[in-house]
Amino acid sequence: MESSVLKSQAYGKDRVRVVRVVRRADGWQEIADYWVCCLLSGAQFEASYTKGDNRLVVATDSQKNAVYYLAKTLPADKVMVPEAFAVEIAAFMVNKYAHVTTCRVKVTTKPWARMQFSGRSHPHAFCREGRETRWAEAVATKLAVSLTAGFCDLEVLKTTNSAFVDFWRDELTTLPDMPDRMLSTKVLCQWAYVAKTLDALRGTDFDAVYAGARRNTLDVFANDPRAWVHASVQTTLYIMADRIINDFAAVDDVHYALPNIHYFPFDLSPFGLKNLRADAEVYMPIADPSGYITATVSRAPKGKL
Ligand SMILES: O=c1[nH]c(=O)c2[nH]c(=O)[nH]c2[nH]1
Repeated sequence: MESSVLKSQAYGKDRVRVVRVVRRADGWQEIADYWVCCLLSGAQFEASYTKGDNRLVVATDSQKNAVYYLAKTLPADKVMVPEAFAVEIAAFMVNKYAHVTTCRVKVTTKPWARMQFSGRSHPHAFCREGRETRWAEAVATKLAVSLTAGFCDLEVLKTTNSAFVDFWRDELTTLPDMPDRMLSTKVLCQWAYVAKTLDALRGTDFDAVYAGARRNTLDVFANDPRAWVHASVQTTLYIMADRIINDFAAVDDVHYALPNIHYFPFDLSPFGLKNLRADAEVYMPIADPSGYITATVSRAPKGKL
């Protein structure tokens, strides 16, 4: 104990499951379904780690209760959007407890899609469509609130219009040029908001940014010719991020992690069948390993454009 120092600390409740329903007078109902992680830190918590002194410890059980309390008492629009709920919980904690200097709140959701029948939306029945996971993470201090949001596990695949050619070649190279290949990835996309105060963040349309980031990701993947004329996953990633930064002034930077999940044409030449290159029809998906392409793209500082 004597030779050690506490370098950092944060404690709280993870995976708080909370569902909030909004019931409109006309029978239309909405649902938000969250996993919340709430973590507190501050210099005055050090004694709880190093001296067994719990006097200032806000029990993780109380933190969990605060999440349910806020889910009930906040206006609906501050609960039904994960970014808004994360920001409100984090700000509430640093305001309520003088000795809490930082509160980090992550709200994760797997959205419920409203059921459709004959083109009409059902007022209160939903279906989990196996879509991507969405999250928002707010970090509040006494002076500022920073916010990042994102989604992961968005699985996409296209059967043509991807290439990877003219790469570095040496004695370790066995991969041939691939002028036309199958491309599949499981997208993780995360963006940081410019605004750093509660009031400025409160004016942001978080759902529009999320929908736009998702739409841009799919559109570039499927349709942007630059993503296959000068292709690589790296190029595709940069174009996706650039589109989000251009479309949304509220966003400061965008991070992507794109595994390149390989689907290789199966060599059927031993059976006298052509199935490689232009003849490829039968593929073997490769579970592991995958490529893994990551980058963070920032808005260029003003004056550098
Ligand atoms: O788009 C790609 N980028 C790479 O860096 C790479 N490396 C590789 O083997 N295949 C690919 N594909």
